[in-house]
Amino acid sequence: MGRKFVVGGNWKMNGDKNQINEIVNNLKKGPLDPNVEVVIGVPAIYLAYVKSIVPDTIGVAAQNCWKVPKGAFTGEISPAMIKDVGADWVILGHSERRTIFGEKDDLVAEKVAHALESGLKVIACIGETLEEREAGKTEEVVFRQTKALVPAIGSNWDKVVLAYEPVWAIGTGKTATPQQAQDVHASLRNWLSTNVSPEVAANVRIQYGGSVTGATAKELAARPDIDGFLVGGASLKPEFVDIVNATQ
Ligand SMILES: O=C[C@H](O)COP(=O)(O)O
Repeated sequence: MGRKFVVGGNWKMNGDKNQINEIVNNLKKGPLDPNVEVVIGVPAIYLAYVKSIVPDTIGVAAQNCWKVPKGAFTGEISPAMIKDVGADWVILGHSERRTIFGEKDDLVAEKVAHALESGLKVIACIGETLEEREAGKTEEVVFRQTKALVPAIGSNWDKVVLAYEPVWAIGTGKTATPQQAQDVHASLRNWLSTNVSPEVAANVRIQYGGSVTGATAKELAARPDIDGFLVGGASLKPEFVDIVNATQ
């Protein structure tokens, strides 16, 4: 059984109810490849609303969460709350959480562990900066970030999707070439085979994220170790349907 292609649409801090209605209507119109898993990452304030209007065939994800069920953590949301409004995914460790909000590997791992034990599925993000890539540290960085997640994930790899998002390609229009992305995905899968298990390596889905568009998706999707995408800007546009259908 192959790995089911999975495409995430991370809306980030964008949208209002009118735009959300347009995006969801576009998704309803599709047509979306039924063999592709689609998950949309929604601003927390709109999770319940989106869940009330989106077809059940489309997963709904929070874009972040805290690492305990409840308490004095002003402004945060918990996995329990995410589930309470019917969402069943959460995106964690996004590079914007890491670079803007200072989230380190250990905090990301604590969040992943609690999200999984709370019954959420997780899109866990990793990726190097341009400085790290230019210093030849891409593998060192993504292996370090992934290693931090291994104890947090435990035996729950079937509930995790990894998203390799080179920071230098996010929001820049500089998509990684298909070969650049494939090389890191293959290297990561090999690392997983050695450091977790061959079965996990074979089955875990690794998304590519970083300026994916309708024009670049097909060539990326054709690479053997690219199992989907985590899409930012283009997920707000009608071309997101073309990205979902990139394997057709
Ligand atoms: O989560 C999505 C990634 O940050 C990619 O964003 P982007 O497609 O706007 O480059």
